[in-house]
Amino acid sequence: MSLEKLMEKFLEQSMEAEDNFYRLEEQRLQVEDKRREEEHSRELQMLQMLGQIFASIRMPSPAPTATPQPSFIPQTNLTVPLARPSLGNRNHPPALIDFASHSQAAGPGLLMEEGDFQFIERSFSLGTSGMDNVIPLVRNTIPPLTSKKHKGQDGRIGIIGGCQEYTGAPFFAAISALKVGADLSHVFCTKDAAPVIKSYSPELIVHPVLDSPNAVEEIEKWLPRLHSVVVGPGLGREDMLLKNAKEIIERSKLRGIPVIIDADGLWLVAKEPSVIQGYQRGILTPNFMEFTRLYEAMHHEPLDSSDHKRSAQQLSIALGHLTLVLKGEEDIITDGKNILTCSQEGSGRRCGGQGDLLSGSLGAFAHWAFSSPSDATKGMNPSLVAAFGATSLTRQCNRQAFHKHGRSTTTSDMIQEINSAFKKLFES
Ligand SMILES: NC(=O)C1=CN([C@@H]2O[C@H](COP(=O)(O)OP(=O)(O)OC[C@H]3O[C@@H](n4cnc5c(N)ncnc54)[C@H](O)[C@@H]3O)[C@@H](O)[C@H]2O)[C@@H](O)CC1
Ligand SMILES: Nc1ncnc2c1ncn2[C@@H]1O[C@H](COP(=O)(O)OP(=O)(O)OP(=O)(O)O)[C@@H](O)[C@H]1O
Repeated sequence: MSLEKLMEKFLEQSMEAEDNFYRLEEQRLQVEDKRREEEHSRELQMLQMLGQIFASIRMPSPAPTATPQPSFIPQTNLTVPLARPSLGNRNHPPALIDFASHSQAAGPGLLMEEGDFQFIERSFSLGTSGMDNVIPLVRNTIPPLTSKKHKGQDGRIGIIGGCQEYTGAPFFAAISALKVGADLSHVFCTKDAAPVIKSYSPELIVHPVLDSPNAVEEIEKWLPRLHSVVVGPGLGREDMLLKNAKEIIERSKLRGIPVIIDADGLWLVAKEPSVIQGYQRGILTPNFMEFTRLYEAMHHEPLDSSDHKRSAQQLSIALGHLTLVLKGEEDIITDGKNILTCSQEGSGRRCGGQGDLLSGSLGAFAHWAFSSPSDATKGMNPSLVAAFGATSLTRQCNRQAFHKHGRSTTTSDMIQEINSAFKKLFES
């Protein structure tokens, strides 16, 4: 046998061995994830029992009418703060409002029909009892840091973006996912963007494949190992890159992977809404400009900007009850049925890249929310809970960074604040 043939055979065998390794690894991870889910569910049940005992000690004779119920509001212009007081301990689910009967939990890859137009609006800002009632739902989904886990279990996040012009955006998104607590961040970018992104951080895994002729196949190999994908930061608008991004979204949907779409990914959605329409694990994070583009593409009429909540709800419904995060002075989060508003205090500083911190961290929050048992989110759509976690965190980072750096605040300063903002919101 010639040396060439020998080499070919050797390469084939090593590729086969590698594939086998990853197949086995994937099976092992699935078993591990299942075990973790069961453990989480058992813990929750125990806590629930404890909570009931605790509640019965605190409220010995509750009259049926004394239990505050979440209210349905068939209009957009009312704000109902959640009324039930928190017990002040994140591990007491009974202190949370029961959303189960009012919201639709998203299942893996399910398409949702347009529902009725009734929805609940819940408005939250730090310091009010309302925020106290959603933050615990976010907390319930955050995996505890224990020595029992192996690398990768708390999240392997993929970022699809990064091209010649934009290398900062995918870096901000990927590093934010890591800093929030994901174990691995992969960036799939163009060949010329890769060395630049790698040079920013040795912590990121960077694949220079997005503009290669077999980009989709190259990236698809990694999909079984990813828990969520964030499509768009620094993607650019070149047709070939948008086409590859579209195909990656389609293949992620087939696997039920949560897909967060931001920045230039939203340009793609405005051109071809069907790419994500109705996918219940899809979350869009438009700024006002991107929102206007999407709205006008879907409704074929100019946006009436007098009522952002109503417009956001209409757009979500038109997109098949997809979760939308309309960023702005207050962040509006809706799946067309429920509206959450996050007005956590930020600052007046609007430096480029803040949205990337939001979408990257949302990659991790979305994985956690979708892999939590439904009682962790009290039946609330996991996308809403994840989005609330990411928006409150981004705004808190902005606030803390501004406190230190004032008008010189940049996204890198905000990323430095992730740990302490996270602690303050979710671990105190
Ligand atoms: N350091 C980097 O590499 C960064 C790259 N970025 C990337 O840059 C690309 C283009 O993003 P753009 O946001 O510029 O593109 P857009 O086309 O969405 O925005 C166009 C213009 O709209 C303006 N705009 C944004 N919000 C507005 C609002 N609320 N009201 C009125 N005008 C508003 C912006 O200033 C911008 O000039 C994306 O790929 C994005 O990810 C950004 O993420 C910023 C940081
Ligand atoms: N007027 C505002 N007041 C307070 N916070 C805001 C305001 N506008 C946006 N934010 C916050 O800043 C974050 C990023 O929103 P922004 O509108 O800057 O996104 P973006 O334009 O997509 O960002 P990027 O520069 O990364 O593309 C959001 O979490 C949002 O809560």
